[in-house]
Amino acid sequence: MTVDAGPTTFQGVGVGRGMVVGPVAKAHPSPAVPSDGGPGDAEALRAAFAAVAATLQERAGAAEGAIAEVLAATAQIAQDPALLADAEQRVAAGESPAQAVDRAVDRFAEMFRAAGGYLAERVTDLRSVRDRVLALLLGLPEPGVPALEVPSVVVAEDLSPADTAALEVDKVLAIVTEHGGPTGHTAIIAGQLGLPCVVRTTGVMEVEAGREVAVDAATGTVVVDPAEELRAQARERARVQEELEGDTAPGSTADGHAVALLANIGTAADAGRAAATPAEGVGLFRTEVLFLERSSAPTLEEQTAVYAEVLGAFAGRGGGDKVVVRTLDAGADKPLAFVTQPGEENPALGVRGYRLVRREPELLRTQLAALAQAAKDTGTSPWVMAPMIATAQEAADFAALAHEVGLTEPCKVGVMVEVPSAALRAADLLRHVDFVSLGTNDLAQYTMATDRLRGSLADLLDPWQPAVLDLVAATARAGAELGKPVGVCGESAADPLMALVLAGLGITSLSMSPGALPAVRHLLRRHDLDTCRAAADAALAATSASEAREAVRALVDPAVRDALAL
Ligand SMILES: C=C(OP(=O)(O)O)C(=O)O
Ligand SMILES: [Mg+2]
Repeated sequence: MTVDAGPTTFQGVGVGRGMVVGPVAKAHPSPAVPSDGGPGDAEALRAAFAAVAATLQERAGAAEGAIAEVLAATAQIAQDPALLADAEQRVAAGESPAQAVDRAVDRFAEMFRAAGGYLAERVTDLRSVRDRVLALLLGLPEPGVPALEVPSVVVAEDLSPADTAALEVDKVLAIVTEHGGPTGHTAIIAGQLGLPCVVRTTGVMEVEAGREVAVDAATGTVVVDPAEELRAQARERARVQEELEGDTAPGSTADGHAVALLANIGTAADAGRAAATPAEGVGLFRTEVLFLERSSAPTLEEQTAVYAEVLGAFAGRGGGDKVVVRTLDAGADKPLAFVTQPGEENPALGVRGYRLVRREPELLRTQLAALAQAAKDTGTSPWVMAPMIATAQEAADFAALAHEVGLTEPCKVGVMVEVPSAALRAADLLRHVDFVSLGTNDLAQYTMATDRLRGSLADLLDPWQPAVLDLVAATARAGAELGKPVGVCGESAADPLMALVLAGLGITSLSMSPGALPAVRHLLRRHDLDTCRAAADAALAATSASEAREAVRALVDPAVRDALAL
């Protein structure tokens, strides 16, 4: 927290670009375990777990899309026999049911955290199950967000997906949490709902319910009792956002140089929502979401059905029907129960992404066969790409396999460029495939030797780092030489200033979460290709990330900068 001469300001990590002003509604805090342990026996414990699972499942049934999925996943945790058995053993050993739940959840949370990545993000779900079970055992109100009387900014220590799903969405202006991460469930769901969100906002729980706050997701700030100037800024930002959302034209520079603007998706429900936006198609379908929280891979038939649903959402679509499907990217930050090698010392450098083909070749073959079948069933021609390609030989092998199972012209086969070796030798890779797509999240991680999950090193992970920009530029040059498309589907594509640089470097498509499209579309349209090239030159000439960003910012009309909060 910083307290200056003006109002109190809290700094967190912003998710999205929106800004709103409204009164705070605080979520009910988690129940504490009473010092005397509280009432109940093993039977009460079992009944509480069962009741929590049933309630969550019922809410999952009433919800849709990602919200339904996370509620169902939390319900599954409440039904986990290992968790219940651990708590029961503790009761048998003399602990009170409340203590037993608390300690069993602590033990599981520790294991999830040690596993890292996706499982670590599930710790919030575990805590949500504990809080609900505790509240039932202790006869307290259900923890979470209260009924909202007026449109409000929901402030919480951390919102579980179950809390988020129970929100009265039409009365929520923004979500602010003390904990959580920008890739956690709260952030993902806030994005899906188009709500401004700020996470990791240390100290924000000090703000009393009912106090007015201004929440700015673009800067990650929460200002208590904002002055009229800030309120006017929020009104203007809302007006601009509404205006931008009305623009459905395809992505292009002011002088008509086309840069396709595509959506990143993870589920069939996401595909349906993205198809309803002006996105010109899907630039990244992260298929691993389909493989998560399972003890074995989905069957060929299951996969075919999901891929057909995604492809069907865009089939024959006037606004663009391109769908780029990425094959399974398991390992490191995306561990899967049935493929992750326990005890791998450096998982980010280990058997992840395409490299799984060395150990489990059938996984990839089945996935590609399912996609080929889905393409046939829907009469569509998907693009398919492999993650974590490091050599030209891997690109050649992947293309051969995709062709073998029937993904041939007019389907396109490509690879991701997210390892420096692939960027440096992009031309070698491109000789074997139809296109490449830059994954700048991993490219920054591997170029800067910085774990992408380590928030404290965010400055090194910055895609504006000169070395990362050099590798993006080298890849774009290789694409231009060979006349093949080079897209960007990492988070950097969602940064409007970076979009100018990427267009100037010759990147042919930008893929991002649909909520980020309007600002990128607008800024591109306000600049001609020569200005984008000048932006690219200025960024490449800089010797630090901040210098590069500032150099590009200086090329943008100050009025546009202010309107978009750049
Ligand atoms: C798009 C990317 O893939 P993911 O974030 O899924 O690793 C990337 O690495 O930039
Ligand atoms: Mg990646």
